[in-house]
Amino acid sequence: MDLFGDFERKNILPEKGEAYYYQNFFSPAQSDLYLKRLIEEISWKQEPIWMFGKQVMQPRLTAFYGNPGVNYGYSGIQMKPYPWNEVLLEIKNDINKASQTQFTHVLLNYYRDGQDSMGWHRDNEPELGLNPAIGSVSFGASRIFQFRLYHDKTVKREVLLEHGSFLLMAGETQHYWEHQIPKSKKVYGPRINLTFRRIQ
Ligand SMILES: O=C(O)CCC(=O)C(=O)O
Ligand SMILES: [Fe+2]
Repeated sequence: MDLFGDFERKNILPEKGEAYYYQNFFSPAQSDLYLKRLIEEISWKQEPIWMFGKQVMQPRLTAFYGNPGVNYGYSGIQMKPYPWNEVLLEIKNDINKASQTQFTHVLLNYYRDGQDSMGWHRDNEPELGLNPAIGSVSFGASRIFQFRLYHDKTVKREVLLEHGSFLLMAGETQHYWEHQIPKSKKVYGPRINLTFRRIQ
């Protein structure tokens, strides 16, 4: 896979998985436009999920888009995808090329400020198959993305996900590593993240 050309390809994870970070995958000007369009052109909602037998609101807005026909579920909710729109198809095109994967769906997260977050989890739903590639694009405020080993939670790695960046997770990552976006008192601006997935 050499489509990244001059990007330096270094695995953030020391073992049991792969995570490659590409800063400035999209130019700053292009990223500013995408941020604005995504805020306006996506059907954002705050959805409840089930946690420890209780229904709680997710601490962020979400949306789910992709090919018709399959639904996707996590944390006790089922989601039916909205059909691809123009802005998402543009981004998907670039991400497919770069990761040499035909992604079928995208899950979007809108962190309104530093108080919005996503807790520790693995993207290991059976519909994703074994060792899925997950392509994660970020626009807006930079946020820290943390990894920890599932079987030894003291082993951690982190990366700052910046405006216009692309993080590709692959190999056994979703089996052995959890990830999260912690809350931050130092972040005021909004951030949008898109995780492209292949659902069979
Ligand atoms: O916002 C992020 O960078 C992480 C999103 C994520 O982990 C997910 O949607 O599964
Ligand atoms: Fe995730």
